[in-house]
Amino acid sequence: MEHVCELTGICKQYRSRKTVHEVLHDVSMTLDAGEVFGFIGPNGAGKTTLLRIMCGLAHPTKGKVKVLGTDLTVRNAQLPTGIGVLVEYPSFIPELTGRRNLQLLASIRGVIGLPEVDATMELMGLDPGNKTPAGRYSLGMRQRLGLAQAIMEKPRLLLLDEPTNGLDPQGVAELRSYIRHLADQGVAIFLASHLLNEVEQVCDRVAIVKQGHVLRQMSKNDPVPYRGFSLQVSDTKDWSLVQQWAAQHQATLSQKDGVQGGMVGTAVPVPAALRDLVQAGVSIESITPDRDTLETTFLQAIQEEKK
Ligand SMILES: Nc1ncnc2c1ncn2[C@@H]1O[C@H](COP(=O)(O)OP(=O)(O)OP(=O)(O)O)[C@@H](O)[C@H]1O
Repeated sequence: MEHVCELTGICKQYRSRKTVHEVLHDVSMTLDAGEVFGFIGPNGAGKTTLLRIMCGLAHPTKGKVKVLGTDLTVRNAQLPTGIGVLVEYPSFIPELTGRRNLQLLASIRGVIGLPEVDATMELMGLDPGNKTPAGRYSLGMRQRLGLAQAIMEKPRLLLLDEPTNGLDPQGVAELRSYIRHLADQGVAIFLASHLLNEVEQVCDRVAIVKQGHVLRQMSKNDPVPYRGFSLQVSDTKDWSLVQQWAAQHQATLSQKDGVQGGMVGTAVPVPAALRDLVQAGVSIESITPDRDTLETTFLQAIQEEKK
């Protein structure tokens, strides 16, 4: 099956008279229908630049960009239809209402009319009857309008740059579930963000990027290494029972200051350890498997890069 998007060996340089600034270095990735791909990295990592390349707003210095069957790097390539884009700070004609702005944009391609515009605005939590000019919208409302613009023509490929910018917690949660809903309907979604939490919760695959280099690519289906668990017990008597268990199972303990608990380094899975400890009479307050989160992997990748 053909990928919705395929990037091969993308390099992007900006040249001034004296210097060459390499913003993206040898970036390769694929994106399939129904997949949410997170491109995550600190400020200035090159996320927006890659997103702009994927929708033909910028051209790579080297490499190949194939989007919805079209090679955007060949001369005079026509951008295929079916791409929705939310840029980082969407701007609109300030004197016109949100609805009128969307209506004008929709008239460019003519594939949808006012009913679809209104329905998309409502979906994004905006009132199509609101007469406020877009220039007076709050940051969050402008972001919702930007999202409505990106999805109103039902794209097959959706490119989102920092989509939760300015959204309140409810808006963030709604957007997250809407992104998953679109992916379930077969839309391929590229999400550029510096918010680890946002990416971790919604993405199927993630690339960590720093200064234009992809440091690591991960999938949520990758096996997660197990190192043990963090444990909190009720009192010192319980903790000495845990120490006995640890000695019998070659487990390592690192106790947290001021708490009856800490990290238990062991290969014994949580259910088996829990059974043993309860049988030994340990009163357990909480037990949590110690697994890598996107945050720990991200920080690790950035640290390794520094060495
Ligand atoms: N038109 C341009 N000319 C010169 N340099 C540019 C241009 N556009 C971007 N850059 C540089 O490319 C680098 C990457 O920028 P980019 O906006 O892609 O990063 P980003 O990861 O999206 O950052 P942020 O999270 O802050 O939005 C930055 O150092 C930026 O200054």
